[in-house]
Amino acid sequence: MARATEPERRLLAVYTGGTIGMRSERGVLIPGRGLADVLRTLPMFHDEEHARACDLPEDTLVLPPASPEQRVIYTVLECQPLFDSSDMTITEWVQIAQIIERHYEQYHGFVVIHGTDTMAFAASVLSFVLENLQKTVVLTGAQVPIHALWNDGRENLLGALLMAGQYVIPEVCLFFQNQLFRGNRVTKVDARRFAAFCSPNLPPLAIVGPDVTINQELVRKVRGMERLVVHSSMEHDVGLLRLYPGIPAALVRAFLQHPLKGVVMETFGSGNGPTKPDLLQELRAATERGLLIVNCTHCLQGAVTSDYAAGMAMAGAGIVSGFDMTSEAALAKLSYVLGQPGLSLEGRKELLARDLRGEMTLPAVDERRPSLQRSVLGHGVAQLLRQSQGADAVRDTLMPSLACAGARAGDLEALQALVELGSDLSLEDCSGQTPLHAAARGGHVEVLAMLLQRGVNVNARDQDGLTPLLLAVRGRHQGVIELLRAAGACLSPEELEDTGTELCRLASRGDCEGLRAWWQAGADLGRPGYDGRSALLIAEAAGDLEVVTVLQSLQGGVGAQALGPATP
Ligand SMILES: NC(=O)C[C@H](N)C(=O)O
Repeated sequence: MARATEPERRLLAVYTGGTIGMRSERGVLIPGRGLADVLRTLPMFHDEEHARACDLPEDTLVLPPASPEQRVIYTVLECQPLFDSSDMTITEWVQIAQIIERHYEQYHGFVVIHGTDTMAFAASVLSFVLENLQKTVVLTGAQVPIHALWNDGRENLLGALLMAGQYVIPEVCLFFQNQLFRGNRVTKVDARRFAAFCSPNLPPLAIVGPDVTINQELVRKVRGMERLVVHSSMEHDVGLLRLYPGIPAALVRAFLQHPLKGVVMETFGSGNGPTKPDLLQELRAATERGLLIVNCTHCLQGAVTSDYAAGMAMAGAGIVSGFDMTSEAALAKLSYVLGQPGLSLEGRKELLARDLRGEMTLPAVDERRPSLQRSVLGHGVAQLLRQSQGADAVRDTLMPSLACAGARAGDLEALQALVELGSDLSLEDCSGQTPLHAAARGGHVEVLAMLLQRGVNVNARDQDGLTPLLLAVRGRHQGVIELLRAAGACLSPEELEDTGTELCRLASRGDCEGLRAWWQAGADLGRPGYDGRSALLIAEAAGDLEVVTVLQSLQGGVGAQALGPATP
């Protein structure tokens, strides 16, 4: 974040409504006009003498000097109509972005004066609509009107004007109670107290006290000098569904209907949901017909992880992880991603899984396990693809193969590098295998969890019709099988067809591990081989007591089948 050096900093303050300017009418608060007139009468907001000496236009206000060498001059643009922010929608937020676009060259920074009730949604939407921001945009408002004797509006507005006036923070921010937050990280947590907002998963970008303390390393850097892009085509048909214990599948089905195109699903804890088959079936059916669902925790703090089978079941139903995004940010991101023209479903999922505006923290690559091959591959991949910039065809051809190579090597870092470069991790390489196949074959649980969280198809088939689950069974990768099953993976009918013979072969070799892997994957261990005999009969005939015991205990106990059907 750079301290602005211009002696005169011009700001546009867009006044959209909210409590800050409200007046009481018949005992209730309604939006009030003429905020600039109120500010003009308050010396902390307007230095009349300086304005007159400089012959500033009528509609222009000037703050008293915060430093001897700099003045912040601002114009209030009052919207028509003014809103209680409860009435605002994506349409109004896009209009605010368009106002900023129209005045972008004229002003050094922007303040948006907004109601607090939906300010977190507004800040999130604006952060996606405004791409390549090089100037500061700060939203603010109040819990108590500015003309009340004791209020928070004055401090908040003054702070917002000073932050936008004195610093170049190329982001959409929210200033409240002496803290400057990243806009798409906040949520409203108090309906009454002055400390109305918090940013649960990212510390404030700046704190204002006797001095201004700036969290330099958190502030986003301007990349290049690309022009501001305003993405006005946001999708409006997005929704928010909060799961609760015992939520009926029928209710979920009713919610997920047309015209909805994207849903933020608030789940329990670290992204877990009920694993009732009928509910999972509804979710899977919805994602299979192209509905985008993002998993966000309803906890205030923390992230969606791959720690629980109940969470992996969500991933297996095709739901994309929102990691530590707030629901507000996730809803705005969905609207943005769905509004992008010409993208495939997979392309949209990839965009969702990427950190686009600092809205989410992607899980860190495990640095505690250094491996020369890992870091070299990750580094090499990133370099190679960066060098081929512009040659899109080369990148598009290389990426799926590199992603599979990375997944096969268990190289999370390489995959992250590819994601950052825009790779779609669900694409097939030349042999028709997806990175999920490669990770399953290599037995890489971490990579597998990462891919599942990105919403890749858990039952993808390669050119030979093989699923990742079958490759994991062949490799006897227990952890991988477990994760895939929890995510809803099933062996295909073709894969199950010859299981009997394969089981007999394993029994005759005394391969208990192999038998266990098939059992874990949901196969019926009693299935007969080509000659009608089962694996157990073969083991008994061979007098292999160990295999007999294993088969009896696996077939007798609660089988892996209890997790779900063996066939899709
Ligand atoms: N404090 C506020 O601004 C609340 C008001 N209802 C609004 O959001 O417009």
